[in-house]
Amino acid sequence: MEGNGGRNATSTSTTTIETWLNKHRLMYNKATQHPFIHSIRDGTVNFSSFKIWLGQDYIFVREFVPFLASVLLKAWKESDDGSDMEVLLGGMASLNDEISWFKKEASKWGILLSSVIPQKANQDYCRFLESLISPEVNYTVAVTAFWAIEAVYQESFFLCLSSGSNAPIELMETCQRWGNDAFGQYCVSLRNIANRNLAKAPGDVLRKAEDALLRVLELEVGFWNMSHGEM
Ligand SMILES: Cc1ncc(CN)c(N)n1
Repeated sequence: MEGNGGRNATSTSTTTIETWLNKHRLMYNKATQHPFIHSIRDGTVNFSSFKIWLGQDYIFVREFVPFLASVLLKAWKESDDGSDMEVLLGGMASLNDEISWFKKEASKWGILLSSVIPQKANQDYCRFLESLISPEVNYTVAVTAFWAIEAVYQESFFLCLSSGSNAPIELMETCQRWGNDAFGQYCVSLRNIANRNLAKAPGDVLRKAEDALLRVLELEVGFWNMSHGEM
């Protein structure tokens, strides 16, 4: 930290997440620039792959709710900043919205959500979320994982909207849901929360948070593979 009482710490020093993203760039790019995402971006996506993703992600998002509830609970118990709660509560509100959107989108594509069976990659991911719910997992680790999960979708779908995209009109709503500016801003808020906690975390917590980030990236790749029919 520089000799100014740390006032410029966030603007001048490298954050933990920045360091990790540089260190694990290859894995991060695999998760955020997957062939499934590229197929949406270049318009060659197979709609049956999209439908698989939609049904599987609905199951995932339902499992994501108790995970986020556990992050909220940890924030309430462990956070030194009351505004974390508001950011997380905003996330909960958008999940509520997301679930309604999945139902509407599924009916548009003729998918019966009640008959979707979770595939292995999805089960693995949901099991990981469940492991983070444990009160033994501290707030810093859980909120780092939470940021990573949201950030992968934000970057992936933002790529589908960025200049030169040929994404099919039918998938525009999907791309905008996670690729829009407000969701991007929300991910920045989550990253700031994670970085603030990581900056004061002891070594063992830092190791666990870095492991959680890597596991998220690996599980996201598995999830895209599943949708893309690469199992
Ligand atoms: C697999 C997965 N990862 C992230 C997100 C974004 N909430 C999602 N809906 N699904």
